[in-house]
Amino acid sequence: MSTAPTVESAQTGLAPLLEITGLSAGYGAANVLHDIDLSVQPGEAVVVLGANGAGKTTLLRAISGLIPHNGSIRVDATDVGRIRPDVMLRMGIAHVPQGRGTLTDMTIQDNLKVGAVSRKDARAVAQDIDQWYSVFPALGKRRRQIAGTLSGGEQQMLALARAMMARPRLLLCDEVSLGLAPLIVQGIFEVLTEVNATSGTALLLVEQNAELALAVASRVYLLEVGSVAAHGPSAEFRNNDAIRRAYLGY
Ligand SMILES: Nc1ncnc2c1ncn2[C@@H]1O[C@H](COP(=O)(O)OP(=O)(O)OP(=O)(O)O)[C@@H](O)[C@H]1O
Repeated sequence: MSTAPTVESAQTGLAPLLEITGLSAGYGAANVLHDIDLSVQPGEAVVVLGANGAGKTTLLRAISGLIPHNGSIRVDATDVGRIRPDVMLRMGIAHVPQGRGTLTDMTIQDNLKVGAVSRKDARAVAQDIDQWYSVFPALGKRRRQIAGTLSGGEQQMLALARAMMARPRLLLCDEVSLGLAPLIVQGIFEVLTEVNATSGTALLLVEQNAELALAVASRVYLLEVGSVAAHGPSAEFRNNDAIRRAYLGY
């Protein structure tokens, strides 16, 4: 296991919240990710861009323990080894998976309560639930409605609020914009920006909507066929003609 500091930690003096080195992962015999190095500092917002099938979802699934990996995943400088998603959540890392982040046969209210299951302070949990109802009034109006009967946008709001009920230090978000109307996507990204700025929750976003993601994130990793093809500050990516054409379309 390498103990060399990353470029980021050498610059800031902070230990990375999440540090991945030499990660490979896949499904059965099929290896999808190859030798990935990636880090997220406390409070940082980072985006992973890449074409369909590049391995972005697989990367988030490996980080949150949903699939096995080789290589090292360190949280607060400790190698987590093969870890279960619930343990990762207790370590402060919550995952909003692509398209299915709610418990579909439970009410909105119960989804939010389950999101806070590791927390002890019932009063603070109730306050957080009220706060998320004010962030997403569409949820507040339907708190007894079964999650599976919500619209796609409402389900995505609930998935995000449910993950945030654990008060994570790092939120892994898999394509929160997928299939949603532009106004709802914009609203969800405004909430993500707010969450990052005010609660200090770090973000690791996987996103097809590069324009929105680059507006939130300060750093970018570009995945190509399961490997990191480039990484660096968002501004550098915006100023790179080839990347802008491929991912921003202009
Ligand atoms: N459960 C699975 N079993 C086998 N192969 C899988 C499985 N899930 C994904 N794959 C394969 O792994 C590769 C990477 O998929 P992944 O979903 O991580 O890509 P992605 O970058 O998130 O793509 P997209 O942007 O289309 O969601 C693809 O070739 C995909 O077919």
